[in-house]
This record gives sequence, structure tokens and C-alpha cells, in this order.
Amino acid sequence: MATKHILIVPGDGIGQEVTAVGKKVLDKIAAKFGHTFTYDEALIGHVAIEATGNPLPDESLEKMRKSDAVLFGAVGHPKYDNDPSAKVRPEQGLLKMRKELGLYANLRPIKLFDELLGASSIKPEILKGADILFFRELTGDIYFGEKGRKNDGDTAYDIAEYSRYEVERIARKAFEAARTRRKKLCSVDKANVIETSRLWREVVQKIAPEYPDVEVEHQFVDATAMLLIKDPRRFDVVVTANLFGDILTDEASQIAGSMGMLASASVGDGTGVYEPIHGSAHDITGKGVANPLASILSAALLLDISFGMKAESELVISAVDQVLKAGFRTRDIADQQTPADKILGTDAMGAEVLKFL
Ligand SMILES: NC(=O)C1=CN([C@@H]2O[C@H](COP(=O)(O)OP(=O)(O)OC[C@H]3O[C@@H](n4cnc5c(N)ncnc54)[C@H](O)[C@@H]3O)[C@@H](O)[C@H]2O)C=CC1
Ligand SMILES: CC(C)CC(=O)C(=O)O
Ligand SMILES: [Mg+2]
Repeated sequence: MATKHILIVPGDGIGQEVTAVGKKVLDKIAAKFGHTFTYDEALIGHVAIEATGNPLPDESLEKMRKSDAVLFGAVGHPKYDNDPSAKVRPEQGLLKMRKELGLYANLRPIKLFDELLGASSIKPEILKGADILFFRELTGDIYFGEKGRKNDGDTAYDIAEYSRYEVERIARKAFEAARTRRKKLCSVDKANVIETSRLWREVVQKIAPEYPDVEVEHQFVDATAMLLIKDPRRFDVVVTANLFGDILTDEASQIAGSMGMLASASVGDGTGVYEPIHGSAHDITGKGVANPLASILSAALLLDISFGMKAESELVISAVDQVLKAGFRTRDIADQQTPADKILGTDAMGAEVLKFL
């Protein structure tokens, strides 16, 4: 029995809707296992800009630092997406949170629940058994380098930068994880063109002999985008830079059936942040149809990684599995065969998961 303090940071759009469900799952787990989870909430993103003018107020950051773990939703608002001139933006809050908390490793498990074989647009025989763990570097690359305009605003630039140290620490995490899985590591870069990628490959090649039990391959990012769809089962652990990891994992979400299925853990030097890989999804915000399973599975990662509560985490994953086996679906993972009465909204899906906890 443990006492833990969890910060709930729903953010914007469907972040609000799905994080509320993730919190209910944590509550139920605490009650079932006799743990005491205390909670607080903090602002980030558009809601924080509206309230304070700042996408990540100091107060939110302080609360994050003092918590044992953070359950985060998403940031983003249509108002900014189509206004390239906006200087203060919700996404700045997210990037600052990652940088300030030293969250350099973003683990994105691509796990296909068997019941969802039909939900993907990829053929079931190609998909069955796919199980990939992405390590996306999260505090470097083009997202954090100097950016700006010159020539009276007619030319824009973003600088991508990686140090040897930054590459090595994420690569080591990926090697360690591969050791506990199928012992295969694919390092993804664009070393045929990009200098940061050449450093990336050099570092991975240099430390690889320290992990002789792990089979390493290097792939270019463009080929990887193709191979993920052609033969997803060829991958075990994948390690890559921030931008490539962002794009490839949205693509890989189709292996799991939907963006609404993919959870992630952002970890590093300080408090771990657990977050769906999806954004604030303006197109479905407020409709009550968002899939809460990514937030629920993020809560499962939180229990496992930040609290060392393996049994609790496994129970959450098994509850999701049972709900899918019982035939319940949110709209994004329903297919032609799903009866209308099995297609649930966000809260109803959450309620079904709670029944199995
Ligand atoms: N981690 C974060 O906070 C992220 C924030 N964003 C922000 O989110 C906003 C929207 O960006 P988009 O490119 O539309 O990406 P998105 O991930 O929000 O949505 C992409 C598509 O997936 C669907 N989708 C996403 N999550 C879902 C769920 N749980 N259940 C059912 N369907 C789901 C959406 O309806 C949409 O059609 C932007 O402002 C963007 O900057 C985008 C990605 C990540
Ligand atoms: C604002 C973006 C960096 C968020 C995103 O797309 C992600 O983290 O996956
Ligand atoms: Mg993304």
C-alpha cells in the first residue's frame, strides 16, 4: 500500500474529456489495491493562455515538479493552427514542460489488441502479433533549436541540433529495453543527408558493441515509414529523433487501429508525464466520442513506470482487453461488423473499463 500524489493536467480539447476517464481508472485502482492517491490539477496550453496569458504558468511547473507523476491530456486550439503569426501558442507549453522536466525519452508502445485486427486499414495477416516499442527522443532536434525569420520575414529557419550525450542517453535506454524484449533494435535516421543523423548513427554504432545480445539495424526514416506498413512485425524496439519519432508513431498508430489507442510515457530526469500520443482533436471536441483508451493505457504506464505497480498496471491493460473482447468500441475503432449498441462514447467506454477493475 502506497501513498502517491498525481497531478492531472488535462489541457485542451479532448484532453479534458479523456483525462477525466484516465483519472477514474487511477481512483479505482487505488481503492482496489488499498493505495492512497491524492490529486491536484494544473493548467497548460490554450486553457492556460486564456487564464494567465502563459501556456505553461510557473505554478503548473512547480506542481509538476512536486508530484510523483503527471497524467497529461493534450494541448492545441484551432485558433492558433491557422494563425502562423501567433507568438504565444499552446504547443509552447508542452515543449517547455518536456524541457523543464528533462523528459528526454518518450516511450510509445504500439500494441495491437487482437480484437482490433479488423479496425486497422492494414490487412490482418500483415498485422497479427505486431508489437513495437518506440523510443522517441523528446527534448532535442528541430523542435528546440533556434528558429526565426530573416530577409524581412521571407525566409524562415529552424535549427536541428543534437549532442553526442543526448543521442547516447536515449540510445542506451532503447538498448536496455530491447534486452528485455525480442533483442532487436532499429535505429532510424536520415544519415545519408542530415548531419545530426550522421552523429546519431555514429553514436549508436559506437555503443552497440556494449550490447552484443541485441541485434542492431539502421534504417533511413523514409524507408522506415514504408516498412512499418509493409511488415510491422519486423520491428521490436525502434529508437529515433524527436521529429522522426513524432511522425512515425502517428503512422504506427494505424497498426494499433487508431490514434485513440496509443499511450506514451515521457520520462527522464524528473517527474514522469504520461500522455496519449494524440492531440486535442478539434474535429471531435465536445462530442463525447473521443476514445479514452489511450489515456487509460497512459495511466497503466504511469502505474508501472513511475510507481513500480506492475500488477495494478497489468490489471488496467487486461480490463481494456476484456472490454474489447466484450465487443465494445468507440467510433474510431468500430468496423462494419460492430453493432450500433456496442459503439460507445467516451464516458460509457470508461465505465465499461471500470467494471473490469
Ligand atoms: N501531445 C499534444 O498535445 C499534441 C497536440 N496536438 C495539437 O492538437 C491539435 C489537433 O491536431 P491534429 O493534427 O488534428 O491531431 P490529433 O491527434 O488531435 O487528431 C488527429 C486525428 O485523430 C483523431 N483522434 C485523435 N485522438 C483521438 C481519440 N482519442 N479518439 C478518437 N479519435 C481521435 C482526431 O479526431 C483527428 O481526426 C493541434 O492544435 C495540434 O497542435 C497534436 C498532436 C499532439
Ligand atoms: C506539439 C507537438 C510537438 C506534439 C506532438 O505532436 C507530439 O508530441 O506527438
Ligand atoms: Mg505527434
